[in-house]
Amino acid sequence: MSRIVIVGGGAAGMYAALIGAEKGHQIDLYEKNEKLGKKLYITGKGRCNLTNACDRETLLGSVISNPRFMYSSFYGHGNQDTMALFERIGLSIKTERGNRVFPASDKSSDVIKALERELKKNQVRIHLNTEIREIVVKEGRCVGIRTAGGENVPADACILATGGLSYRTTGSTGDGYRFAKAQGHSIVECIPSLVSLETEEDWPAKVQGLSLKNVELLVQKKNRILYRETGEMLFTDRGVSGPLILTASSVAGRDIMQKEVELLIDLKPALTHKQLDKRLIREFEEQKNRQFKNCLGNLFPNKLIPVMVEQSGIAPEKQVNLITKEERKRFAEQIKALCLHVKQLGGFKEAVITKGGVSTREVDPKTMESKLVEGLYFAGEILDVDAVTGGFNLQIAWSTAYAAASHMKQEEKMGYQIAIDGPAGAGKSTIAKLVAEKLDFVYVDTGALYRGLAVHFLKEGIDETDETALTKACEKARIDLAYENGIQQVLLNGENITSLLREERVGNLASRVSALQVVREKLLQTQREIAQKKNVVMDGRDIGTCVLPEAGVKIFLTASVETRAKRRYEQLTREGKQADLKKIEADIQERDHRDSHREIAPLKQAKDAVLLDSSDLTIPQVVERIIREKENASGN
Ligand SMILES: Nc1ncnc2c1ncn2[C@@H]1O[C@H](COP(=O)(O)OP(=O)(O)OP(=O)(O)O)[C@@H](O)[C@H]1O
Ligand SMILES: Nc1ccn([C@@H]2O[C@H](COP(=O)(O)O)[C@@H](O)[C@H]2O)c(=O)n1
Repeated sequence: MSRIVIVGGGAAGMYAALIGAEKGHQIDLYEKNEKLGKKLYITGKGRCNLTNACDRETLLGSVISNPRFMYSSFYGHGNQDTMALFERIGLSIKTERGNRVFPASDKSSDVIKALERELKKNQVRIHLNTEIREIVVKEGRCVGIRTAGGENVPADACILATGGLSYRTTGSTGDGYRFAKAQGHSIVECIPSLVSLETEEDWPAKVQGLSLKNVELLVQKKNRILYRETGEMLFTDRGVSGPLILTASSVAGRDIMQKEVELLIDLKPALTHKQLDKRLIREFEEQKNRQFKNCLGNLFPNKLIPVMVEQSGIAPEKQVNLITKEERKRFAEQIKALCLHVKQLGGFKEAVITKGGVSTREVDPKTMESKLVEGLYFAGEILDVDAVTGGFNLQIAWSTAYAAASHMKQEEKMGYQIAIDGPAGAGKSTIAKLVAEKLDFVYVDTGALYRGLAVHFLKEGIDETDETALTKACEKARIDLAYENGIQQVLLNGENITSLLREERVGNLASRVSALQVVREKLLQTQREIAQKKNVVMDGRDIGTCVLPEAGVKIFLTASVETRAKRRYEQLTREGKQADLKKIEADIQERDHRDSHREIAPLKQAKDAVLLDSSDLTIPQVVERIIREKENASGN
């Protein structure tokens, strides 16, 4: 386990924190705002366009600055992985027009809530209202951070996820650039992107609010075409905006900064020049006795007519049959290429994203680690990577955050993890023990940890309905696992309590208290730490879904209730204990219901788990199947 500090509690920071914590690291997340995800909250007009459900090619094709840099991280954790992750953490999502993915509720707050819930569950320590002053580096290695309050926080690694410069009010003030620059990183000049354009001409103000659909926009600089696309645009008080313009600002942003960029709007892209001329002849013929300004209703929206008349140079009151061929031809030209000159990009205040940032040349694209400072990582908008609208910029944040947080794993040697979950009496411990023996792995019975805590509560005489007493008791309990001759032992505050674990009252209490957050939080880290460095076969209820979501093999082992009850009955009679088949069956049903209906980490099959129904399989057959799964997963 490493201690990782993450600076910035936006999309990339929260995602990196979650991934890092799930990998078993201790995470401290620092945010200078009073809450997490302020920018995420307002994205997509408050709906949060999470990602885009497109194919890989399109995903890469959507990146405007440094697409090659994104290759590895998109492959390592792409849009499908992000969608799966959000669903795994309980966020329902939906896909809309253009493959845009949103939370099903249309509320960005639900995305933030889901992430926050998961951070809490994974024991990420969140420090709000805490500004970071600098990154502390010793001998070329990041060793921590220093807060504005002067506190030194030591760390094995630091992920900078401080965002860009857009929407400053949400906290994006460019602190991260300063930190990176202080460590020798080059910062590519930051400019607003996905932003409206201000024009030299002031006539757009007259048609402010008018939206044009199905027009073709051509952006050019000294006859060099920078962007050409058909779609929708909008006039504003200072120029133009809307989907086409936002994309143009992204594609041609740097050229716009250097001026001399012009926009040519084709108002009738479906018609060739010849067809348009014919159409004008027809319109003018049908309305030959009207004034020019009154004969354009079939061609343009009403609001645009005065502008088109003014721009044409034809007198508004001129009778249509007096318009010359030359004038008509020029007017057709104007319709096919209504011209505007770009003065400048709109400001950071309204820009969706920042173009520019930490130069990708100095960052490892596989891991997001700085090539200049060991242990310093970057994620999200701070990097000089940006994309068009449609959920792609958030995907950059998720993918780079994943790359940064999951790389930490490689710093330490991780063990191989086999997760076996399933309902009571499915044979998990029997099977897991044998699989571990065959593979020479360590067997970890996580149910024993819950039972161990139950023993503690019983010893202390804790009322299980008294939350304060339970919390205090949890703080007092230290549960450790030890192994004697390869057999798992449970130590409660140093005392070996293994012999007490199988008592009925212990099992029943464990089953009830395991639904409580305080209990699950207490044991989560213990379980992850055990699985950190050793090869393990771990059994329980939430191993594949929550404790070890990255396990190499996940099995959901089950059997019919009757079979499980019968097996348990036979086991107890074999051991010379009193047993009542009906009572065992009822008990199993009750536990199944409790385990699978609790709110936190309920018993359920992980999406990527293999379902094994052992009702008609012998123990060796089940073991064999799992060994085969392991071999297939490891490619041997
Ligand atoms: N495939 C099988 N065929 C026959 N018996 C089996 C099979 N799998 C397990 N058993 C027997 O079922 C009984 C219950 O198994 P075990 O205690 O391993 O289940 P478990 O899932 O770990 O239960 P719990 O979660 O309640 O601790 C044991 O007696 C075991 O030998
Ligand atoms: N990962 C786990 C493991 C167990 N539990 C709960 O603990 C009870 C005892 O577990 P056994 O496997 O030893 O029977 C069990 O009834 C579960 O409710 C859990 O929640 N998560």
